[in-house]
Amino acid sequence: ACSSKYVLSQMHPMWQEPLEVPGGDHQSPIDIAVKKAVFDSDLKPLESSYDPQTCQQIWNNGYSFLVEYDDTTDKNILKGGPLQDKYRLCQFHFHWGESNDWGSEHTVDRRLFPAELHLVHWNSDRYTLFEEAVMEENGLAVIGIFLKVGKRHEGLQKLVDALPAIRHKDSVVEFNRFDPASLLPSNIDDYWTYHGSLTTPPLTESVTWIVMKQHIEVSHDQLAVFRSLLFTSAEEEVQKSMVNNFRVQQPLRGRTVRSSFT
Ligand SMILES: COc1cccc(CN2CCc3cc(OS(N)(=O)=O)c(OC)cc3C2)c1
Ligand SMILES: [Zn+2]
Repeated sequence: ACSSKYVLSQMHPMWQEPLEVPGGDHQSPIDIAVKKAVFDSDLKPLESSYDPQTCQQIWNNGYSFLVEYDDTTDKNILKGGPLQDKYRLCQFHFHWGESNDWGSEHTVDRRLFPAELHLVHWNSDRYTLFEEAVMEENGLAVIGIFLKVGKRHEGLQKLVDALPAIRHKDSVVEFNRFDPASLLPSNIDDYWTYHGSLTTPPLTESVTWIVMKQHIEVSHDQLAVFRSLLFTSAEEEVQKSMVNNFRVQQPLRGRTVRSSFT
């Protein structure tokens, strides 16, 4: 479901950041300047409905770890908010730092968070495959949720316990019955939204970003297990810790960030 070896060949921890993606003026991530965000009363509440039974595997793709869902039916749907169509969840993953001082891709008034969760969805009203949607302007919708270090996140622990089994790049383990809704903050009505791109290859400008205002809390120890993952495969002599797997921030290029709240 929405995974492709193609991307693996493109990516290793320090994949060469193209200086400019050709015609790339809608790149991500960005800083969200709260005062410059424009309240849009037409933005509806987000509606999500996920089926934990459709969780398939968790794997280390050499840049993050991905929890993948069966996206061959409309069982995991996101709609409403800024979206005109319905979007299917195909995977979620995280970005994090080597310390708790940084790690998120987006920032809020330049404030960095220790990690950021991305739930990647594609437009199943207009396209039949992720691979198609990934090339289209209205193809993808990614929910971004900031993580802060604090109390232990009970929902996350099942995922944390699976990580030692996928320490190396390309390792995959079966993973079922994981409810992505358990990772959502209690308030999903307050968010910022803007048009941007994937932050990993193919970097296509096909993403309606929906960045939640409310963060979730995970414990220091849970985040430490993320950092025990490796960028490198078992065969490589030098093992590299999977940390700082976030992209550098990109110019806004005149885009407006809208907010669903005042
Ligand atoms: C044509 O490129 C692809 C086609 C099918 C599947 C893929 C795999 N790819 C999709 C998008 C994506 C996006 C990712 O991050 S992000 N921040 O959402 O851009 C990501 O982070 C680890 C991994 C992947 C995996 C790429
Ligand atoms: Zn991401």
